[in-house]
Amino acid sequence: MTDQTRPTGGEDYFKGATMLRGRNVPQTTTDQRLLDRSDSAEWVHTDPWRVLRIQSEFVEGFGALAELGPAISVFGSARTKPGSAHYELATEVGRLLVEAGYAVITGGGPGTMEAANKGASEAGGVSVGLGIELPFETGLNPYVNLGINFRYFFARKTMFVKYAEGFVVLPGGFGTLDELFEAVTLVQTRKVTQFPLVLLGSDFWAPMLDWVRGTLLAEGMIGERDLDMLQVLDDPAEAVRAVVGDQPVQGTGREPD
Ligand SMILES: C/C(=C\CNc1ncnc2c1ncn2[C@@H]1O[C@H](COP(=O)(O)O)[C@@H](O)[C@H]1O)CO
Repeated sequence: MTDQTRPTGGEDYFKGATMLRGRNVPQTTTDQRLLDRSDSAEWVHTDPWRVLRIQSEFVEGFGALAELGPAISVFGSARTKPGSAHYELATEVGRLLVEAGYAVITGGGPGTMEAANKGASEAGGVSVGLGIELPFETGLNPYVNLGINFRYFFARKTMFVKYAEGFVVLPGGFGTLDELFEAVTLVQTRKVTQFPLVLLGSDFWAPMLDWVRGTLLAEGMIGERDLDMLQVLDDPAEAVRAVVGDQPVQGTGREPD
């Protein structure tokens, strides 16, 4: 028997559910340590603390979006300029989605995200922006009327899929491709089912699809049926019909009066 396990004759010490005796009894209580300001604050940069922060992003995101109703996520370049053809296209998509009874979810940033939010908010709909902390100042675009800011990309990406019934993807760069191919992988592996993915802008997407067919399929990296996951369209009204189906839902995409 060691000092640590030998009965001491003293009171049992309870640290929460844990009972401690002998040398295991701490010098200070948990409350004392909690209230002590002389401690180093280094722990805020440790992984256990980050886990709680990550958890809080999911809690905040689920809490803010649980009652959103039917929604579609719209993706595309952060660099699209107002007045450009892609900007106008995204604005039209945002408007048509709201008219079909859907809320619009974007990354809340500039460019195509802003355009889709503009179309949605000007049509009186719910215009969601899931912003992301970046090393440079961005903030949420002015057309977002339900905004959430995330620290972690992966928590934010869960919201795009969990609260949408499909994606409309306009031309974009790495960020857009990342969002598109995450969804493609989730559909391919049947983590999500019944999830329409529409690529808007055939001139832009055709070379990528040629490569997908000519290289990925030809080399056996994907199956023939995987190609069916992606629908390429040019008309925004057709794109909206393709993601929402022919039946508009009843008004749930609109902001409450
Ligand atoms: C690059 C600039 C601003 C970046 N701000 C962003 N804010 C929110 N979301 C963003 C931002 N940049 C990328 N994203 C996400 O990726 C997609 C667009 O990326 P791409 O590389 O431009 O295609 C988009 O859907 C967002 O979710 C200022 O010019």
